[in-house]
Amino acid sequence: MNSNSKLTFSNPAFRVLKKDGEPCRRLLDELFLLNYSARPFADDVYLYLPLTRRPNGDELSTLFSRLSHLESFALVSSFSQEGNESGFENILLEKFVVDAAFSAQEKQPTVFDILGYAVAYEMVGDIAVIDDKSVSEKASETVSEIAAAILAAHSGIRTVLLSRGPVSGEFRIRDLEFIAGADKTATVHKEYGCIYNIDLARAYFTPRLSTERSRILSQIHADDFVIDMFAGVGPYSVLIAKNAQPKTVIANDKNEAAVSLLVENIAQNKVKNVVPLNLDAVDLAKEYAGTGDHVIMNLPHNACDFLDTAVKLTKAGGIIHYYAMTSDDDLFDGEIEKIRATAEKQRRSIEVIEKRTVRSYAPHQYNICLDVRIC
Ligand SMILES: C[S@@+](CC[C@H](N)C(=O)[O-])C[C@H]1O[C@@H](n2cnc3c(N)ncnc32)[C@H](O)[C@@H]1O
Repeated sequence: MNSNSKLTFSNPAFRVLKKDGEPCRRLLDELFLLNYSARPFADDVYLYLPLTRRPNGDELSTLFSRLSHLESFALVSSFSQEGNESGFENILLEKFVVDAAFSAQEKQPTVFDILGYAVAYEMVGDIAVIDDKSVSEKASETVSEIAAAILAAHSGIRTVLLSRGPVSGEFRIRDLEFIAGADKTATVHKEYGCIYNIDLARAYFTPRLSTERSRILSQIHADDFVIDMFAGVGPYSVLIAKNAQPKTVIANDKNEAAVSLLVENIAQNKVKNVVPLNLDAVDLAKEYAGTGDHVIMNLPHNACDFLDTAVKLTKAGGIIHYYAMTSDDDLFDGEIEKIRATAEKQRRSIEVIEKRTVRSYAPHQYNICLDVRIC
């Protein structure tokens, strides 16, 4: 590269510490802000993710709220370079100008800024769901004050609900109480370029598994036959069908309401290779035994009850993605033994490909995933 040459980006870039690159990349992708025609680049400390355009107010507030735990991030408005020490042939960097408007004027207060303490809540589409544990710990503040802070901090949120306890029952649904804003439980949620109709009162959904869904997606090859035994409204199935060119995705759930949302989500994401089914998962083996290249078992509290069916569904060399809740005194081994014992009863063997802690669930309790090949 000619060291006198100069390249100026008219669009901004998002700057984060290198170690925080992946969650930022995913969020920018989810907001349709990532510029895939320009290459990300890095210096010794930071990663710079090129954007297609400057984020709007709602997007800025989403970035601030979802990334508030990071040590550092900024919108970089322009850059240039002398020389090519960074190794990016098409990019010349001279200096980085951090957009002051982003960091100073456009920063909306966070819920923490308003209340002075952290509150656990998740955002699904335009609904925020407060975790009731964080409310009981803060007796001095009322739930409606917390809701008002959430509405003030997130201009995209229209409804605040309180979740009374964790998801429960066969269909893993939350007991929800309306707190503020528009009284509704249905919303539209975007994740990795897919759009999902969600009804939190009728079917399970959490955005907290988005990274996990993308990890599974990365393992699916073209023409794979995928069986999503506990598909819910379809966040694994639709994502895979849209991005991996599988032969077929069998998307099954016993909850009729989940399947009717799944059918809507298949249609609105224009995926043609998903077969929605409303069966008890144990019945899947009647038709699909020995077909699965990938069998997804996202029913962490009792996936072990369905292992016999899952092994039957998996073709020789296929992979079961097995989710479970375990404690830190035995994160993986006990569950691996259950899978091994079930496989051996069917004269099959296993090879553990990956052991992974997906997220912390409660003190000393973890949601784990095992990717296990069934030979
Ligand atoms: C933890 S949720 C996961 C849903 C979805 N995979 C997701 O990530 O959003 C588990 C799902 O399994 C469904 N389910 C529970 N028991 C089932 C069974 N016996 N057969 C089929 N689906 C079942 C529930 O209705 C629920 O939607």
